[in-house]
Amino acid sequence: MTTKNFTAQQRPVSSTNPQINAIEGDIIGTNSKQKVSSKDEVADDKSAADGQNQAEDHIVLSVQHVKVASRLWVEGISAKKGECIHIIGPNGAGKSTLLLILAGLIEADEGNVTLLGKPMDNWSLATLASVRTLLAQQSESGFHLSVKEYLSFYSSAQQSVLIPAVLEKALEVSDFSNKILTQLSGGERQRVEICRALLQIWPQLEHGEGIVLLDEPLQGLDIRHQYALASLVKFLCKKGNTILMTSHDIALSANYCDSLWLMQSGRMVASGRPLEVATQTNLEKVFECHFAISKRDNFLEIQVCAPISLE
Ligand SMILES: Nc1ncnc2c1ncn2[C@@H]1O[C@H](COP(=O)(O)OP(=O)(O)OP(=O)(O)O)[C@@H](O)[C@H]1O
Repeated sequence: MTTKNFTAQQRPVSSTNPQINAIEGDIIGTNSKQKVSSKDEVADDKSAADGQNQAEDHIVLSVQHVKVASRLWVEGISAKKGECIHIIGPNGAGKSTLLLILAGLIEADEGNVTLLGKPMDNWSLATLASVRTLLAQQSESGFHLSVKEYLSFYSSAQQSVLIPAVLEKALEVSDFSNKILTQLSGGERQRVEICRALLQIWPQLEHGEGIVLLDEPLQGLDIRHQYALASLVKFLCKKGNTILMTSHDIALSANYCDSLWLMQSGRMVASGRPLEVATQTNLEKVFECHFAISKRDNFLEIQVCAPISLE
């Protein structure tokens, strides 16, 4: 496993660290194996092949047979354009490692990673930074700058305002825009970092062509801002952007994503629609707790009813 080096030019990449509703009948995605085989049965080979090509066009990120020594072993999974994917799993499951692989910041020992159909190796970090953005864990910058000054580094000339209205609505960073970064609370700081990550590729996000990787963005946010962020992520995906985020809030994630990826010990245990992935069997096996899961209308209620016993 090798780690790509950063240079000053790659400033937008942190150095410290449904919709396009799956086109109806689409054959690619987290459940691709099952769906591909049903497509394969279509009598007309040509139209099946055409269908596959069309669906492949919509794959934004893909990992195949990827291995990172003692950290990650993923057989194959992909993210489609416009998909809102939440990745859950216990500490050390490999969620951050997978995001870093998808961001092109670490190279796998084996396997293939592609972004927009192009092998990750063929992307330079500078170009990557204009196509996809990453919020890493512990990605706080130590600059002695005000929030406004810091964010201004990430807004492009095409932007008429520093903070687009929808970002301000969800993240509410203007209230402390004159404060120095180091004077912010943990949650305020996290909101600024999320804003920074989204501003980095805002022109792409506005056109529904952005790719966003957020590692535990809910960390430190109060409950109102957690749900505001989850809504913002869904809103951006509805425009066609592809967003993957890791989370430890299983209930929120199950209700705010198109696709849930469940990881354990560096492996993908399950992936697909939240109802199929966030099952009692899956969650109890992976998290080693007892869960009570009920479904009301389209809402999944997930409660831990017997966490670790200390006796
Ligand atoms: N830089 C590193 N070098 C070697 N091993 C690492 C490194 N970073 C993480 N690991 C290991 O890789 C495994 C996966 O870590 P990772 O950070 O991807 O897990 P995670 O699912 O994001 O965990 P968490 O929920 O605690 O953030 C863990 O066993 C961890 O100890």
